[in-house]
Amino acid sequence: MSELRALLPEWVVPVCPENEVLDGHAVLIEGDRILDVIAVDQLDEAYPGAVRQALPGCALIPGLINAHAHSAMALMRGLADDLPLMRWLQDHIWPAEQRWVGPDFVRAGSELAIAEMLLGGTTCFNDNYFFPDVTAATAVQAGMRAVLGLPVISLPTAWAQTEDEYFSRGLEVHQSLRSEALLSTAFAPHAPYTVSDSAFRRMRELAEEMDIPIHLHLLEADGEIEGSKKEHGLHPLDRLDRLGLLSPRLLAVHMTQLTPTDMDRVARAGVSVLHCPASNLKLASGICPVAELDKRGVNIAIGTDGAASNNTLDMFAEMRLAALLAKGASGDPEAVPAARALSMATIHGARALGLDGEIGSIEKGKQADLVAVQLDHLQTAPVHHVISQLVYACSSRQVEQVWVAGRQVVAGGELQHLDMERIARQTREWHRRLADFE
Ligand SMILES: CSC[C@H]1O[C@@H](n2cnc3c(O)ncnc32)[C@H](O)[C@@H]1O
Ligand SMILES: [Zn+2]
Repeated sequence: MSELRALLPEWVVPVCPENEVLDGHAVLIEGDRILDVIAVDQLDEAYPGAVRQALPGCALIPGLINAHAHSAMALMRGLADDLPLMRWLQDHIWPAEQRWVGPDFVRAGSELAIAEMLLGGTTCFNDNYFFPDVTAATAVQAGMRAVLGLPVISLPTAWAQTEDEYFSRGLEVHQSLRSEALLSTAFAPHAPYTVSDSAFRRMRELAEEMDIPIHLHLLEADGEIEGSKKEHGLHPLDRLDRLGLLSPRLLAVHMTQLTPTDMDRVARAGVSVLHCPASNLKLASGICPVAELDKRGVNIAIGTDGAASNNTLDMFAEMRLAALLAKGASGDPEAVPAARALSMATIHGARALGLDGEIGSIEKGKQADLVAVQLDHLQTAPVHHVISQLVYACSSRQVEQVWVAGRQVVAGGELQHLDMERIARQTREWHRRLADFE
């Protein structure tokens, strides 16, 4: 039988309900699940045998969910900055990927990214990159939860040469990961401008059969609509609609080019929007109208995008930016309050991934994906309002302890299952290779 543990933080922030903060409560973990959340004064009577772990000064929050990542691109952090999307991709990123991307690159990049994400309180990421089997193995080693994208793009790469090969390799990865408790898959078509109608049709059918999401860069920057009208005679949303892709299965990343009619349509279709504010600002792609989508009831989750366009994988920074940008863009200081930003980085991410029955909030029966954040810190003092400090003032460096499925993966700010020195060494080696190439 697994040990019963009681975590005793200063505050519990369950996220569901959205604004709740519990003082003097314990979170009980048995095996991989949350057994109970109870007042500390009832602990002795209700669970006399529980092993207690005090977390003084800490807020216990659900693990953060990075809803859009390209983890292996951590090795390309700072490789090509201050460029617009298409020049960034075509003149820098794709040539570097053609030259370097293979299993070794993806292993080293995924290790670096997973280390950064776990240390920053992210317990689950929705990835979108080549060699997802390699990223999956790294996630398993680190004890992290992940949704692995099965990439589809009309470019030959070291992962696959043809559309058929993208599908066959993706299906193999999906099969091979079925027994992994912390992993699942999604189709990851790159973007409407790099995926054919036939590939979209095929993945729609397969995604339904396999019951997995479709994770797509969509309406990221302004050339995309004109390009689609020229090539397909249709706005990208009309094209995707005809192909049967506008549904709750669709996870649309970016969405900076929306009219009010488009927003109504996205809301009606039940599409989730994966908002990446730092990447959108850095590439000057545009701004996702989060406040207006939120009013329409669209499920909005938050992602960092890859470190090549962000340039960090820090979900605390991303939450803060999502809250601030929504206010600046809408002219409404009430848009995306702190608690909403935290929901977007947790339960909304879980909902987008179809995992909201399991993760995204601190509730009885859910997986114990938990983060203890130290708020007794200069940067977050005084704690007038816990959620406000978490979103507007906190840094990822205040993350002290992290559990995924009840297993501690960060303790006292140190990774438990990855060797940071080895990761630093191999990152330096990759830096030398990439620098020579540029
Ligand atoms: C098959 S998906 C991986 C593919 O996507 C590229 N990529 C990374 N970030 C973005 C972005 O924000 N917009 C479009 N494409 C992006 C990455 O370099 C891979 O080639
Ligand atoms: Zn992306």
